[in-house]
Amino acid sequence: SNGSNKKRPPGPPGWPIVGNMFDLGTMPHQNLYQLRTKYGSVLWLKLGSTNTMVIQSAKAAAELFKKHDLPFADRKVPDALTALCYNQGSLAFGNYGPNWRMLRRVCSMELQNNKRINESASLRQKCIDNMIIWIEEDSAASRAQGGTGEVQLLRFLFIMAFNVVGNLMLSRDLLDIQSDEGQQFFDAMNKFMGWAGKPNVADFLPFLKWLDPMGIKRNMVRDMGKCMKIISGFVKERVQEKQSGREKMRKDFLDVLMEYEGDEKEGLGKISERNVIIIILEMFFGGSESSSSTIEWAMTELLRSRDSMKNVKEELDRVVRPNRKVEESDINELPYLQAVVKETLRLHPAIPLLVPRNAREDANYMGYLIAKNTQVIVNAWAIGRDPEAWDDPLSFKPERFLGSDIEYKGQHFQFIPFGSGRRICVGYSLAHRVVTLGLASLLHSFDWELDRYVTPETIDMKERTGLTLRKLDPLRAIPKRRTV
Ligand code: HEM
Repeated sequence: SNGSNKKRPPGPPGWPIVGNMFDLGTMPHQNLYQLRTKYGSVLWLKLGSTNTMVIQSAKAAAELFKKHDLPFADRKVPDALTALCYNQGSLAFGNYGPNWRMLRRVCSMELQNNKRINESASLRQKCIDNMIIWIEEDSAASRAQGGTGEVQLLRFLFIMAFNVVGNLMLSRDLLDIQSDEGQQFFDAMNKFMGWAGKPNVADFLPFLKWLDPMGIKRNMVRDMGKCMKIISGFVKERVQEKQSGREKMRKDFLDVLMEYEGDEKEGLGKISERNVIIIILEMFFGGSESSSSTIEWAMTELLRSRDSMKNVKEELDRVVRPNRKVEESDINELPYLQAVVKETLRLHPAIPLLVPRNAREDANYMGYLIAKNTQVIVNAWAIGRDPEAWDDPLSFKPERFLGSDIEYKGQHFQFIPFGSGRRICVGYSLAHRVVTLGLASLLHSFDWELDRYVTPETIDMKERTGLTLRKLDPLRAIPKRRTV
């Protein structure tokens, strides 16, 4: 209908009405990767009535992020996230414009400024120390009941990552205090994330939106509403604290958002209370599952690869020594550990298709005419396995990053687990610290063994999609204390 049919990228033929929806299947990143062989690295799909371009090579990604970042800087918003007008206050799902730029600047100051992040190092350390204690207690409880001492790691990783965000945003350990409120928030957040990650027919066939055929938006309204109500309670408490003149030692993210005075140049005033709540909610949403599932994949890969496990532990023993805990200031001295994290993110990017973008205007991309309102998906999972960019791409080999300058800061297009360009993950510096220190602490505190029925060769590696790409079968392993 927009007259650009002749110059579209190639793609498989679609069915009437549903188009190529079934080509995505249950593992869209994998199925799209398969289509690369036949159609090349820039693919055209019609998902229901949504025109979609899929980018699947480092070269095509470089072209997108270097030359066309701005025309593709809007987001395609899933119907579930229009509940309670969430997208209008959101950084991740807001369209490019003055409000997004303002939010991005405020969030970057908090999450990407080294000095500001360094100030909160002790909070992260506390959350990680607690995680180590809980793992030890859980394992001891299992042994006391005649079990092997095996623990399900993801549970502890998720609570740790959730508490890191809670401390940075609100100066609270939401899940340590015996508070009912903390548990309620955690439960509602989990449901919120579940709805956000569920494929929704209404996103492909917008004429069905009013019907909400899968009930996702209705459920989202309920669970997002609960989360917002609880955060609103925290905001009201903070207003009272400020009125009573009780000043805290360290200003947290909530203080920064509430005290923001506006931006005259952009014609923007203070951030409304509602939008403060949305941003806080978004940080839990963006920061918890992504970081925890990355550590779970890293542990899984290390348990499969005896050599990598040996190398990473030797490095920790040499640099940190067994008589003290790993600290954030050690990270720069641990190149092998950092290479393990990179190799994990190459093979298991937590958000494999990034967050879909939307064309703000017609664009000429690599000779194709891409019309305004086309959805743009970047398959970071496929790019991490691009045989033109990586030797032996399917093998876990942290060594490939030693002595290489490849980083995940959006400049090396063969490796973009955090995306690239204007919309690159605003939390990547924080994630780098949480994932690296979290993993280092697990490895330095314990030797990890598999249950006797599982061997490194038989660990299940199947994936599960949702908000993030997780292990289908959560990793279970037995921790044996090795250092303080
Ligand atoms: C291993 C951990 C993480 C991974 C793999 C990850 C990945 C991503 C990816 C792929 C995007 C989309 C980038 C794009 O569209 O080009 C993104 C966006 C975002 N992430 Fe992360 N992320 C992680 C941790 C975090 C943390 C810790 C936070 C905050 C506490 C966070 C907050 C956000 C936000 C707010 C956005 C939206 C940015 C925007 O649209 O301007 N993420 N992340």
